[in-house]
Amino acid sequence: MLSSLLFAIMSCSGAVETTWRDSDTPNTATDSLKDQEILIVYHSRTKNTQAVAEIIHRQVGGDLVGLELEKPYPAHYQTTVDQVAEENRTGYLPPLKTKIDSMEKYDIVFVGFPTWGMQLPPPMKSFLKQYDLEGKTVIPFNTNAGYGVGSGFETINQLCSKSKILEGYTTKAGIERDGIHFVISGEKEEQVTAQVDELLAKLGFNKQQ
Ligand SMILES: Cc1cc2nc3c(=O)[nH]c(=O)nc-3n(C[C@H](O)[C@H](O)[C@H](O)COP(=O)(O)O)c2cc1C
Repeated sequence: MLSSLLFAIMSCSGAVETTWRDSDTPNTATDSLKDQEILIVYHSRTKNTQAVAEIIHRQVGGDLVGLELEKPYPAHYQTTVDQVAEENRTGYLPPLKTKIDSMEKYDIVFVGFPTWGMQLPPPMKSFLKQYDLEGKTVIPFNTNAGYGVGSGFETINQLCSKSKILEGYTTKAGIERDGIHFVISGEKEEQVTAQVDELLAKLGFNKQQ
C-alpha cells in the first residue's frame, strides 16, 4: 500500500508536495532502472540547485545538464527580480543557449529549479515548452529561500501533462536577497544528501544502477 501511495502519479493534478514518510519497500515497478536513460536538467544561479542536481547525479548517474541562456540574467539581484517579474507577467520565454541532443532517448528526467517570484523560473518554462517530455517519468526538485516551491511543481504538472510525474524534493537554501548565496555544504549538504537518498530509495532508485 505504501508503494502504491508513493507512486501515485501526479500528472495534471494538484501540487506535488514533498512529504517525508517512513521508508519501506521500494516500488517493484521501478526496482530495476539499469536500462533506463536518465537526464538531470536544472537551472541554477547561485549553485544551490546545481548542488542538489549533483547529489542526485552521484546517486542515479545519467547526464547532468545546467541550462544556460543566450542572454544571461544580470548579476544584480534586484534587477533580476524585476526582470523575472516582467517576464512572468508577459509570459516571455528566454531563449536557451543549451541544446539537448536526442531528448527522445531519455526515460527519466529530473527537473531542478530555484523558486523565482514564487514560480517556476522563466528558463525552466522555456525548457519545458521547447522539449517534449511526453511518456517520460519526471521528478521535480527545488531550492528556495524559505518561502517554499510556490507554484513551481504545479506548473511542471501543467507543462508535462503527458508525463508521469513522481513526488518531488524541495529544500530551503540560499537567500540572495540577504547576501546568503551558496549554502549546500557541510551539515546542510549531509542533510540534503540523506533526504535525497531517502526519496530516491522510496521511488525505487537503488545505489549504483
Ligand atoms: C530572481 C529571484 C527570485 C527569487 N524569488 C524567490 C521566491 O519567490 N521565494 C523564495 O523562497 N526564494 C526566492 N529566491 C531565492 C532562491 O529561490 C534561492 O536562493 C535558491 O536556493 C537559489 O537557487 P540557486 O542557488 O540554484 O540559484 C529568488 C531568487 C532570485 C534570484
